Amino acid sequence: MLDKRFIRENPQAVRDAVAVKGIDLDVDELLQLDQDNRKLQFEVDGAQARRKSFAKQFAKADEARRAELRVEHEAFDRQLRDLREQLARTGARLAELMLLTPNIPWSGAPVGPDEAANVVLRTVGTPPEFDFTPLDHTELAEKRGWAEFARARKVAGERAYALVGDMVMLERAVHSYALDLLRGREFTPVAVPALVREEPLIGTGMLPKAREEIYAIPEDDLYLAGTAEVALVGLHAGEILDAARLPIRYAGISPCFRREIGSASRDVRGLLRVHQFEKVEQFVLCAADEAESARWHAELLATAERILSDLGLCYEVVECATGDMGVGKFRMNDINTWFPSLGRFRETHSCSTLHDWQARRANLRYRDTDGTIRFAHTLNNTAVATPRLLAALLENFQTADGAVRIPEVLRPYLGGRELI
Ligand SMILES: Nc1ncnc2c1ncn2[C@@H]1O[C@H](COS(=O)(=O)NC(=O)[C@@H](N)CO)[C@@H](O)[C@H]1O
Repeated sequence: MLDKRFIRENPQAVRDAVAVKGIDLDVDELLQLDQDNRKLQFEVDGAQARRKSFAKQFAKADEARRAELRVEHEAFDRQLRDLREQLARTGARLAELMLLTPNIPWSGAPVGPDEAANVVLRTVGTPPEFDFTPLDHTELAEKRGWAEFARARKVAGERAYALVGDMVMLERAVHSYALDLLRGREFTPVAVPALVREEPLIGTGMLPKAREEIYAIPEDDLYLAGTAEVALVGLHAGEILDAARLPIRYAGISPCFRREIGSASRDVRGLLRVHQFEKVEQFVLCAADEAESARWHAELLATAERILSDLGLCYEVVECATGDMGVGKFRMNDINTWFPSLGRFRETHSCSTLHDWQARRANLRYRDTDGTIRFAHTLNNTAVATPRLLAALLENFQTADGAVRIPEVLRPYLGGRELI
């Protein structure tokens, strides 16, 4: 969410962001509502002040005058009640539109309606060559008994899967390796709730925009979060942190749940796009300073690249376009990993800078060293998300007889085994 004063002083910048991000928001309606709201607030305040003076007049008046004052008072009260009802309606509509205001994208973001306009910044590593016909991860997993698909669908419907045997151990190894790497970078592991209330979903911007993507449990007023990012922002919502605590760095772990309504027909087989998956999330909460955010963006991106390089996977880093980055982002870089079965790169990581857009929604502030209270900046990036990353490991490191070579960095987590 943007600052009202910023919108008043930079209406064209907000109109431009709405346009390049493809947001359905009428900035002029918002500005008009803001003006009406301020005028109504002024009138209510004035009326309340006059109402107070009534009591003094009434005390001094004789009986005849008091009768007149009572009549005036009732008419006046009705008018004040109407004003307050108008103010409540205008305020509610204004708050609704404020939640739709987009962060202003950074000047280096390619302008375009969706990921087709994304620009590849660099490619690292080379796709593996096979002297046999490689299997896709689904075939390999089924051949080795590493996953149940049909049986899992009996249990949980489409896109369901169960990991079996060594695939479970490989998933744990990938997560433990990522957590150890992040702990080495002073990120605190936090196992967060995936069952969340509506507030943190609004605070992170997941609501109101994409309600249809989120599993809801209405009888408990709870939702299943699609990423640990939701709870990590939610943990500090409403707080005023001390500047000395910043930057807060979390390695958030949680199951992630997504209805994938928007991608109903895509990746319906295998492990690439499922309703429930596991993720280790890099999260930073830092001072409201562009250079500080830029520094953390670079570090979160570098850590994800370090993980992929350590795993020996070939990947590309992408600058996301204005129409792909989403309403709350200032900047977003995706990292796409090579999938031999697809013969192309698929997203495995997404690194975002949001400045104070989330903190303003979550009312997450800090007391600066000069005593000023400011909204913090938040950033997030994937460290590892499985089973999509497992699929990449299976496909890229498979051998002719259907074994999989274990990247060196994972061997300590798998009893030293080099092959499964
Ligand atoms: N439906 C899904 N099934 C499997 N993996 C998924 C699914 N949705 C997302 N992921 C994985 O999770 C990663 C992060 O998802 S994201 O929506 O792009 N970004 C976030 O959630 C941010 N909080 C950064 O992690 C993706 O890059 C992808 O690797």
